[in-house]
Amino acid sequence: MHTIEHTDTAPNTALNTEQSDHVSPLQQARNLKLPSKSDMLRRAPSVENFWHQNSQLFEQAWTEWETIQTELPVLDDSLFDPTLRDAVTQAWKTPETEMAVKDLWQEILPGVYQGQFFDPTQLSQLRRYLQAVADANIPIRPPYGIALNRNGAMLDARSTGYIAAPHFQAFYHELMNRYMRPIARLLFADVYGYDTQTFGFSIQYQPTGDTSLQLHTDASAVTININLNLIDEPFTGSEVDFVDRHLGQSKQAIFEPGMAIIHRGNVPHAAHPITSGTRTNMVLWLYGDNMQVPRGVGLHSDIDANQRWTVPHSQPDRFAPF
Ligand SMILES: O=C(O)CCC(=O)C(=O)O
Ligand SMILES: [Fe+2]
Repeated sequence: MHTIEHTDTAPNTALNTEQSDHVSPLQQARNLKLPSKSDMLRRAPSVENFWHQNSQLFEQAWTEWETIQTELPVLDDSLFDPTLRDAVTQAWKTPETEMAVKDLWQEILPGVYQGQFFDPTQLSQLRRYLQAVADANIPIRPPYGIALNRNGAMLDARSTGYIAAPHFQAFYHELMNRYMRPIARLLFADVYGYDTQTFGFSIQYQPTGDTSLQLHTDASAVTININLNLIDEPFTGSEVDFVDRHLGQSKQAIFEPGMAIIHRGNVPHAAHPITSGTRTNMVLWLYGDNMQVPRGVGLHSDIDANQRWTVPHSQPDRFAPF
């Protein structure tokens, strides 16, 4: 099949002739020749050009793709852990109840909290959606932050080659605005004002692919790292260490389905090699306009609950950390 039509207009010979020559954005995107892995790995300028020059086409292709998908899983509030969801819903209505949200997070090291974020029994929806994205044959750009993660994808519109499917984007915005930002503000009082800009990517580790990540910090004010493994997808190894240089301590986190770690970007962390199975995570960042992150004493130390449960007015900028 060369063209994809989804118009309800009555047949018209002249129009049909035109349409049979017309190559839809989805088809055009699928016809593109991808940059080679080696060019991608050495971050060749031609690779950057490829993603930039085709960015509009990709957005159109994802929109078209979504309209012709008949069995795409719905991504909505049911993905979130029910206890978290109820507490968050209540806090948006009555911000004074926000402590019920804070109480769901356990501090494992200064600046590092752990909690249940997604409902493991619902995660197959998100995973099936991401699989459909991978099968769409529209070029998607893997993240190359500390290392290239070949099976990952860029999630935020600021990044070239991101998952531009409108339904996915609506879910991503809901996650960032309704969940991540107020949770980050609750746990890290001084990030308020350094949380206007969003960024995100997914990653996947397996023994035969990308296996580990060296010790590093993130350029974010706050990062939330959420595990997307299903209940029947065990893995071994792949522990994530967080390091506190002042205390001379480190803490090892072992991800479980739906579990999240939310941490200040400046806490060093590293992922051990995975020894069996697969680990799939979603890594999301918040930072301020012009990539500002809080340093030392906060500018906004007198923020109250009503201010935390708001969405900032500032426009998303176009800068992409990677
Ligand atoms: O392996 C992980 O879950 C950590 C990922 C991470 O820190 C990163 O991608 O910056
Ligand atoms: Fe990181």
